[in-house]
Amino acid sequence: MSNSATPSFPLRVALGGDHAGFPLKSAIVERYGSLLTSLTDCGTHNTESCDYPDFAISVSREIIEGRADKGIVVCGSGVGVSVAANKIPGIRAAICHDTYSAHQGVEHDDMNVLCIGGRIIGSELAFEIIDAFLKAKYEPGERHARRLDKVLQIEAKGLGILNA
Ligand SMILES: O=C(CO)[C@H](O)[C@H](O)[C@H](O)COP(=O)(O)O
Repeated sequence: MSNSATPSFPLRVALGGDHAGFPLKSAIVERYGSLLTSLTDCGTHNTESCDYPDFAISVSREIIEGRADKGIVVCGSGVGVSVAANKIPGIRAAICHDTYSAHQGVEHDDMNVLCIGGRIIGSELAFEIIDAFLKAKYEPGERHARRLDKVLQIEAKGLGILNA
């Protein structure tokens, strides 16, 4: 889905979630479809039981392959999709059920995937959190760069980091 008018959030966003996230994901599509440069709905498309890692992968792929700037994934609690997405190199995902974490996670930690529990919060709070996530920009700074570099080293070395 894309928007020909000036978007409120000039971003390409990939969105996905499992059956437990489907109702909230549908509300997100409804609200943000016309507010973004583009919104790619990676599924699922109904409430039939399915597996959250599949959607963590689809959304992450959009970011890693350069088709999306940020991602949003929704499952029951947000835990499953955040665990799965964080296994993918280049993805920095976190569950945010408050607006402070949603913007600070981007500003300090360069979070690129927002995870939400569709069984935990309602759509109005989710929209405020998503707005905060979409508006936020990484704030380059020595301390953030130093910490992010350490995160990248964990990613690069895997278990080898324990012997570093
Ligand atoms: O919420 C989750 C746990 O963090 C999962 O991602 C799934 O959404 C949840 O486990 C689905 O539960 P169900 O009983 O299979 O509907």
